[in-house]
Amino acid sequence: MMTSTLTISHLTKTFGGVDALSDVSLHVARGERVALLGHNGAGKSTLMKVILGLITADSGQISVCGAAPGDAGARSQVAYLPENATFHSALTGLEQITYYMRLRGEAPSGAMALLDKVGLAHAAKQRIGTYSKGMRQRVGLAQALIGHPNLLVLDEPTSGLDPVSRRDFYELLDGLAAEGAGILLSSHALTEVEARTDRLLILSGGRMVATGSLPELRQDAALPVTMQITTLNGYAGDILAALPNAIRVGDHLHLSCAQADKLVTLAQVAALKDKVVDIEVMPPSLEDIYSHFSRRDGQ
Ligand SMILES: Nc1ncnc2c1ncn2[C@@H]1O[C@H](COP(=O)(O)OP(=O)(O)OP(=O)(O)O)[C@@H](O)[C@H]1O
Repeated sequence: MMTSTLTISHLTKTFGGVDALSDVSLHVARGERVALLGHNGAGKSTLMKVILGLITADSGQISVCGAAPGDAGARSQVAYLPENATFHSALTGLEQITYYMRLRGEAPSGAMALLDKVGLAHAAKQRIGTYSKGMRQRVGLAQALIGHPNLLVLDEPTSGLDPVSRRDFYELLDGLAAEGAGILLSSHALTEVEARTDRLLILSGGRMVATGSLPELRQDAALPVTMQITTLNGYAGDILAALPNAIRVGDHLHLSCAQADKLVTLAQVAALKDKVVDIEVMPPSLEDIYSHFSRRDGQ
């Protein structure tokens, strides 16, 4: 059975008439990497603040590693990395982590090991002011890892990072998840979270409108499949006549159909094989799926 590091049931939070969170339920299991998606104002930050115990919900239940949010038991097991973590630029990475380990009552001798874990051992004695954005994110992650947290809450951890730094950052997260940490991260980078997390949660207008792996969301959304047909020169007109639902898009023809009709439609195109050079089946993109769910409530 999966052990839950975070369980939220029917959470509601209102700010002066604005429903920031409405009946939100979710869980994050041990070792699970979960992405929280949503437009600006969807409620992601509010949800994170409630998990961290910075604000209290109006109603609903929440268990953070078996404790109430904000309790000493929860605080000792949860780490938070804000979107733009800032540090004193004159401190070295080692001084920064040593200082925070002391504040947490941890032996500061472990600071170098933490910096090594996030790939910063080589720059440990350099001032943070000289670090790149990717290196600063790693300092933030090292700081978040003080005390071996069981749940990591990361607010857009890769925004502003270049593709290589992003990949490296996700590799670090993979290692932490493999050691058993549950990870909840917010992001606007759909392609990236599709590849690097186990499950997606989509918030829209304070409501949880979709949860699941990408294949599950794709199935739930039941969006049409598009076929891109490359025709033999001069035969596009014949094919348009044979397939009345096809449309011209650039040099190709596009034909959309329901998932359930995919094979029948493919057979119709295959029957025109003397006039077709190639056919490519394009499933709905993550952007299509995201838009489908996040606009559901008329947003
Ligand atoms: N302290 C507050 N007082 C009043 N309204 C608030 C407060 N905090 C959040 N809200 C409102 O609650 C809703 C959700 O905001 P929240 O910041 O959680 O969204 P978000 O998904 O984190 O957005 P973003 O991606 O822009 O960070 C918004 O309508 C916001 O205006």
